[in-house]
Amino acid sequence: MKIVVSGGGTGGHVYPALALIRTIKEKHPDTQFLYIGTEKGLEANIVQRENIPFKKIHITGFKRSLSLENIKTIMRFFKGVRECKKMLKAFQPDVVIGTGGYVSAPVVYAAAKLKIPAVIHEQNSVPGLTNKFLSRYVQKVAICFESSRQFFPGQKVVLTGNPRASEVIGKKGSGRLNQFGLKEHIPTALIFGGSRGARPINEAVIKSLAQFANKPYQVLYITGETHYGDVEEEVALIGRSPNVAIVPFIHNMEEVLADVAVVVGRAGATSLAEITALGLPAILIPSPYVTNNHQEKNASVLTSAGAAIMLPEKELTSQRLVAAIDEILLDHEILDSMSEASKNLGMPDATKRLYNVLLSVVNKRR
Ligand SMILES: CC(=O)N[C@H]1[C@@H](OP(=O)(O)OP(=O)(O)OC[C@H]2O[C@@H](n3ccc(=O)[nH]c3=O)[C@H](O)[C@@H]2O)O[C@H](CO)[C@@H](O)[C@@H]1O
Repeated sequence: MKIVVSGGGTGGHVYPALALIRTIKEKHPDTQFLYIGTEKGLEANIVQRENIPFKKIHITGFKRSLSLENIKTIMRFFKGVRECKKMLKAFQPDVVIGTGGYVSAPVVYAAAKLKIPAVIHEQNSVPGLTNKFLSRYVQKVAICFESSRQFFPGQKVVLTGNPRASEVIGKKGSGRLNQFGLKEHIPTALIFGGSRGARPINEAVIKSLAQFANKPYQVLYITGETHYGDVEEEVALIGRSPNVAIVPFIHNMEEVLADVAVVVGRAGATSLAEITALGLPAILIPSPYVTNNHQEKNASVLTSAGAAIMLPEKELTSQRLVAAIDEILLDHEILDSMSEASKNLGMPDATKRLYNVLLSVVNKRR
């Protein structure tokens, strides 16, 4: 099979695509892939590290307010469609899959115009603009939350879950905490603000450092690549805690996650798929800056099942943050019940389900 994959901007759209590619490559090594992304999105770095053929297009996203920039965006979209048509004609894929982010729009749209079967994967409980638009043109829409079914043409929707769920399981005890100078046998709280980091979370964590120093747990804190320099400057002034490791980004998250006890972070859908696949309890601080407040809706699926505690950003203080971690890590009953609730939401067979969707649209065409 030849598969074109496109998804980008943030890790939440790139990692599911990558997980799908890695698994298919492992099971069917003769499958050929082409990844289409942008130069500015996280995909350019992440995908090219994996030696997956990568082609760039130049496209920007819509501004939600009235803006002249949107006219340029529409022009770039049609230019992008023309570029994608050329790439697709040259590569001759059997199927195209878009995992969201605006870059996938011209790719999937071009596939539809060339009558190449196409599938989109929606990670969130409420879909973004790109996938809503593309759902008209594709054969199947793969979703991760039942609640997003209502936004798409019913007969096209298949509940698959997120391929990252399949990728993170089975790696327990991989000993990856040593790489950060942390100990393997001490419970670890992993704190991060999504794939790009989040300033309000960073501010609260920096103020919590002294409080963490006396805890019977340790902290692995990811600042986000672009925030790392600022955080390090502040930490240099206030002093470090020996049980807190601070890093800009982690490239082997699928291994690291298996060894942590609780996750604190935003409520990006791909992170939630990983957390629930592993049955981890979580403290979620949904980003209030995303379309339709979709992270809060993602988070509420976990909180209403008893798998997570929600900490709204406007209530976030270092005291609340530390108290929430204490509540989970210092009480075994709470830890166990949240872990079980989390595990019940996990969909570890997601990759298999999504691959079957791809096969079904390819076979239908043949
Ligand atoms: C601001 C924004 O638009 N956020 C969206 C974006 O979030 P974002 O890109 O933050 O996505 P998620 O939190 O869902 O996923 C982050 C991914 O990056 C990985 N990771 C993170 C940090 C790190 O150091 N290393 C690493 O590998 C995580 O393990 C995960 O696989 O996509 C999500 C999925 O569509 C959406 O739900 C979010 O609302």
